[in-house]
Amino acid sequence: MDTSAVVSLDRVGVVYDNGVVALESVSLQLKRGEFAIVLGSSGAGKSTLLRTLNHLRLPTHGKVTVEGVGELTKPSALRLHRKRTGMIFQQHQLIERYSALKNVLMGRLAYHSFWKSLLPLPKLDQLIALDCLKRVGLIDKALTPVKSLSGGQQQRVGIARALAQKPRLMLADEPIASLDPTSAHQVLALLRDICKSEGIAALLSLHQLEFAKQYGDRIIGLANGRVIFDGSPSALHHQHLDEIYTKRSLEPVM
Ligand SMILES: Nc1ncnc2c1ncn2[C@@H]1O[C@H](COP(=O)(O)OP(=O)(O)OP(=O)(O)O)[C@@H](O)[C@H]1O
Repeated sequence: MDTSAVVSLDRVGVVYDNGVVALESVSLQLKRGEFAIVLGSSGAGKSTLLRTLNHLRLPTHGKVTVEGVGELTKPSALRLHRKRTGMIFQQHQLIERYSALKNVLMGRLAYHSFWKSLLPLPKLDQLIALDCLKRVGLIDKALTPVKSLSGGQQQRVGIARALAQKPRLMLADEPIASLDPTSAHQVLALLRDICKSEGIAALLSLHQLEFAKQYGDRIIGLANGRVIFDGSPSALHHQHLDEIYTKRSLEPVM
């Protein structure tokens, strides 16, 4: 494993119970401070790839190895890796009736035992959460219920929550899918700045090619569960895009 790699996939394959081959022999490493974007048509395997990186989906073949943790075989290794992995979702998955601050504090729960997490979290966690809200420009909304925030603000709370985990790896599955173009730019720019300044390795899935080229340091093109392009945005040409977006699904035809 490369010394700057945060996580490494070695010939990882995922076959779902229904026989669908979602990933086939994927090998790649994500490095500190790298902002990588995975592109692919619907069903190409983007979400499966993201979920395999923290074993929300177990690989059928191959292995996932994490810096300072090793191979994700033991439950203790997986717990540590998940604690250090921030996740951002398309629908942000916040608790809407809770304040922004309370949602961000959820990012600190993995640092406490189950029993301790039932009590108000220590002052240090509250300060970390407030600092994360400040980083995403929402300190003045700390006590506002999330349901009263705009879509872009809600996604920024989701970023603050992930950041509160003090992650080494950030995974974002279509984080701008439900945002207007202005909010989408703000969210991607913010996420990129934070990951770069903290040295966090990031992998995002996007459907918007232009955003991927503008913000990504690296593009990973998936088609039918295989990596068919892995390089800088400037090296991504029409023939790669044709291959990424025109490959047929491997799903069995009934
Ligand atoms: N839980 C599941 N059980 C069975 N098959 C699944 C499951 N989840 C995904 N698949 C299949 O695996 C393949 C890859 O799906 P995945 O969700 O990873 O693709 P994707 O690139 O993220 O698609 P989209 O852009 O539409 O979200 C698809 O053929 C999908 O139908």
